[in-house]
Amino acid sequence: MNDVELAAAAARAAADVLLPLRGGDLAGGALGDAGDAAAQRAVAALLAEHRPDDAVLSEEAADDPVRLGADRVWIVDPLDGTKEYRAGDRHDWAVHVALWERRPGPGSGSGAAPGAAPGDAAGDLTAAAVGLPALDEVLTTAPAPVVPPRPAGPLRVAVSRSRPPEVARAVATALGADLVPLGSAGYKVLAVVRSEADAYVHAGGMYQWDSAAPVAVARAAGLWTSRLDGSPLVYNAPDPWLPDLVVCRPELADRVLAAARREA
Ligand SMILES: Nc1ncnc2c1ncn2[C@@H]1O[C@H](COP(=O)(O)O)[C@@H](OP(=O)(O)O)[C@H]1O
Ligand SMILES: [Mg+2]
Repeated sequence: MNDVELAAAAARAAADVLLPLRGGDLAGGALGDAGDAAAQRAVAALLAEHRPDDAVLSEEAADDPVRLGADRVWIVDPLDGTKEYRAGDRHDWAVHVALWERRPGPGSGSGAAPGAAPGDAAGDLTAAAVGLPALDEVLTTAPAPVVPPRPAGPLRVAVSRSRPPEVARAVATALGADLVPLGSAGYKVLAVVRSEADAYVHAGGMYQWDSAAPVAVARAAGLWTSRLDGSPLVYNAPDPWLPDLVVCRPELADRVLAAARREA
């Protein structure tokens, strides 16, 4: 099994525990907690079995600083959109499994490039899968999804349904776009990949695991991905906090970033 196949297998293993749990007796917070824990166990077990030497950064596990010196780090959100998962009848929740790999530095077999701080763009995402269990789909970096053409009508900006940031409204206004409120960062990124939205704009808070796998899939599909100020998204940085994000059709990037800059 190569790395992308393993990521996809882990996303499917999480779906296999999350779907029956959701059809069972638990509800509300207890269902969310049980889903987070069961999906974490499913993903962690496959990674430990097939890649025992790799480091892992997961929303549902303690952050082990060993990852900062590791060459290969899996960045995992076993259940993104826990609120929507708990709701029982929504499909906007996801399983994120991404691999970050250190770039080989000149003259060293495995270390960071000279002068590069750990996590300082010393590597990048190289393989990923995002599962959408409620839709029975797993999207990966290889084969990469093909973004369908945009439907006729106004542009659509995906935004957090529970914490819509002001900047997303400003971008939508500047583009004459409709806002599409959805749960789960992964689902919203894939909404752009699947052409249910043309852009996703987030600010105000998020962690590396909320965006890593979906961003890798979006990049593989040819979409624009960056911070809100246009700078690159850096993964396996020491601080897991990575609070803002833009994913959009590449032809919209200049307009989205200009509108975001005016709002900043
Ligand atoms: N302001 C914020 N601070 C911290 N995390 C945030 C956040 N806004 C969104 N997130 C996280 O990003 C994911 C998507 O959020 P949203 O559905 O609002 O777009 C959720 O992940 P989890 O469901 O894995 O906790 C949520 O916790
Ligand atoms: Mg999340």
